[in-house]
Amino acid sequence: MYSTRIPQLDKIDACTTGHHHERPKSTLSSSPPSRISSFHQIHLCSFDDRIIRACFFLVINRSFFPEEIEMASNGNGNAGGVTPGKGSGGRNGLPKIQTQKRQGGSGVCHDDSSAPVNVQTIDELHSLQRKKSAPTTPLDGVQGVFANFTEEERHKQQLQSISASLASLTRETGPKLVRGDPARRPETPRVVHAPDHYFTPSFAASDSSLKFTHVLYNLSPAELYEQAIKYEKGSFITSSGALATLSGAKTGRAPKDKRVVRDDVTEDELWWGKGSPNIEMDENTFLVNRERAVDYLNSLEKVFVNDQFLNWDPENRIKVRIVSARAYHSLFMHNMCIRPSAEELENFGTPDFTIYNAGQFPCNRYTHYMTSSTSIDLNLGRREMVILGTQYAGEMKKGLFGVMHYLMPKRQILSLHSGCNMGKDGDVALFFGLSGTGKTTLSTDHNRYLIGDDEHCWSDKGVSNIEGGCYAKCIDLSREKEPDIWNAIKFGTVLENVVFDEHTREVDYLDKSVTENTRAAYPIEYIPNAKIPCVGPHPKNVILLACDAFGVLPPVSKLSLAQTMYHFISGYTALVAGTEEGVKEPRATFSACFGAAFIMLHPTKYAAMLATKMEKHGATGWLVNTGWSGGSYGAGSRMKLAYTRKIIDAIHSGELLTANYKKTEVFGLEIPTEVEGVPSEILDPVNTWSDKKAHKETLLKLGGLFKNNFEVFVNHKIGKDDKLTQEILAAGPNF
Ligand SMILES: Nc1ncnc2c1ncn2[C@@H]1O[C@H](COP(=O)(O)OP(=O)(O)OP(=O)(O)O)[C@@H](O)[C@H]1O
Ligand SMILES: O=C([O-])CC(=O)C(=O)O
Ligand SMILES: [Ca+2]
Ligand SMILES: [Mn+2]
Repeated sequence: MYSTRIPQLDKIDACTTGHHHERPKSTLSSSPPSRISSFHQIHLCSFDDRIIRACFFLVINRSFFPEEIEMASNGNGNAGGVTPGKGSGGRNGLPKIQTQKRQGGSGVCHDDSSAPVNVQTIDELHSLQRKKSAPTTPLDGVQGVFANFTEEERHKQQLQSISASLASLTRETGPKLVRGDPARRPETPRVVHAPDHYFTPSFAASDSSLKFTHVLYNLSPAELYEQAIKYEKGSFITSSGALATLSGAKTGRAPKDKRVVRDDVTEDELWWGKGSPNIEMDENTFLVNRERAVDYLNSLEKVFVNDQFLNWDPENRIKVRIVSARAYHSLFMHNMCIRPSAEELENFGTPDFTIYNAGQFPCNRYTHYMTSSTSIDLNLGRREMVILGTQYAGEMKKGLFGVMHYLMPKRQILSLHSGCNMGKDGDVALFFGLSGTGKTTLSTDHNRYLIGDDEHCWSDKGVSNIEGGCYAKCIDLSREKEPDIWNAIKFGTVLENVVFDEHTREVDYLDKSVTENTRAAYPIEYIPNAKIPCVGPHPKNVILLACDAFGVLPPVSKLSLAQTMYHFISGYTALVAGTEEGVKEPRATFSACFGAAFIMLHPTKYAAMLATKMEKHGATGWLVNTGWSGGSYGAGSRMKLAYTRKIIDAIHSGELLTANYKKTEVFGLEIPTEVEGVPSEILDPVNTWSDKKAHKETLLKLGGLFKNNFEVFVNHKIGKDDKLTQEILAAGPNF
């Protein structure tokens, strides 16, 4: 392969010697030629245009690929007149390469090996470089609403739809939109108005109606990279090809700033009050914030629009539109939502749900209900979400998850904050757990098909991923422990808030200078064994993950259905706020359904659905502690990922179903006495604590926290079955 360059080298020297260069005859100098010296050679070579081009190409080849020259010489011995010199290997010690002088040279640099480019101008040359891409080209025989439209009509339809999305509710007409990057279109664009029912023929009522907003519609990752790097500070390409970005002042979600419109319908349907994530706002306040976001977006020269899907179950697919101001946001959603094919995009029509992300712009703190400059507002009636005052991209992803937690249960489909994978025999496992407990890490398993890492639906047909991508934590990421995630961090992947070497662009995954919540968002097909389409049969195992920093929950326990429900409703984890000064104690977090921040209905509604489905399909529940062993945080240490993987393997294989079990005190958990590949003494936490008294105290303390937390649920019936409710209440810690 490399040897094909050798004849070119030959010609370079023929060329240079033909022009009587002051270069050692038939040798490459020991250091690679600099760009400047290469340029020199072009000038000396310039007899006519074609020769310039030919020589330019060749000289570039030589000056830009010194390594390949070296490899050619190493691999090919003397062939082509190339001999390896001594000291090959280092930059200063490039091998000396012998080339033969061309016989019968006329003193003119000829290159007959490739035909000249058939253009007259540089602009023409550049126009050859880009060919029209599929999404904007009409497809033959396309069925659907837009099938008979010309490309121009279709673009107009799209712009009108987006103009309607971006319409101010008070000015009624949508903004004037034009497709494409403003930097590429200096000429005055043609006006596209909002659809007729929005358009009131009028004079220009304000300056804003005189300006154009450019729409960058479903750009590709490459185009978004260019936009980000050109216009967004803090955007860089890392050594593996990922796009490093900064999410600004907010590096995590802001649950206290999440607002949901409380109207006649949601009043009765949603979960409100103590423990609920749904902080109310009224319709009018929503419209004030919506107007603020829309005005902000329309004031920009350009906005990004993504039209994409949620849910791989084709019958329950939701069309979403995301309007945003940053290429970072557009690429993030490109990766995280399901990417439509060219044909699906043509027939996209009106979205079912729209996000207005004006995250760079704050909300107005004089606005009713606002308690900070950040507001993430959900209006289920209007099917819209507005983001002000936070650029953290996870708000969009999790905002849409909230919408699914509302829409899907209405269709008897259970929405789940879980990872999901499938074995070679079609056995599906769900991984529940709060942030940082291991959903992404453990569902990404080299021996199994990945269905998804974070958001799923369980319908009568089986499971389906809601998303088209994964969002992995990157802190302390290593190639050895998590090779699939490591390898997914390549071109197209968004890397949030990581620290990298200025020059080499190598990312230091240990560095928490920006935040501990560093993240990578990549399309699911970047994981080699992703299952596309991301759907699977009914789950066989339901694995509840808890990162117990108290170090008292066993590494694995087999749960009864009632225990599964008890722990699902509790939604326990105890992470340690490692970056907060002075915080040494683990803090217990209880988040119903392992995702209280995202659910919209009362937790018992989801729990009842889960119980019914698990019972119907014979799924087994498991509790896996991915947190501390050998003592609490400070004394013990985090469970080795390798052990957790062995435990998960034993669950998948069925080995643990037939193991010997014993019961723990307080929590009454069934724990296996042996798991292949895991030291038996760690299976019962008490064995790993040197201070047995401290162990007992900590165990009781955690039991008390569970009891306290569950108090709000004791008066709720789970499903129609009183018996199950009683069983669940009895399935908690007992002491
Ligand atoms: N024994 C273990 N099991 C699982 N993860 C572990 C273990 N030890 C350390 N870790 C680390 O804990 C983190 C788990 O994060 P992960 O991204 O899987 O969380 P998640 O549950 O997907 O959270 P989120 O919902 O926020 O995406 C990873 O950084 C992983 O390397
Ligand atoms: O949404 C986020 O920012 C991260 C996440 O997955 C979670 O918190 O569950
Ligand atoms: Ca995750
Ligand atoms: Mn999550």
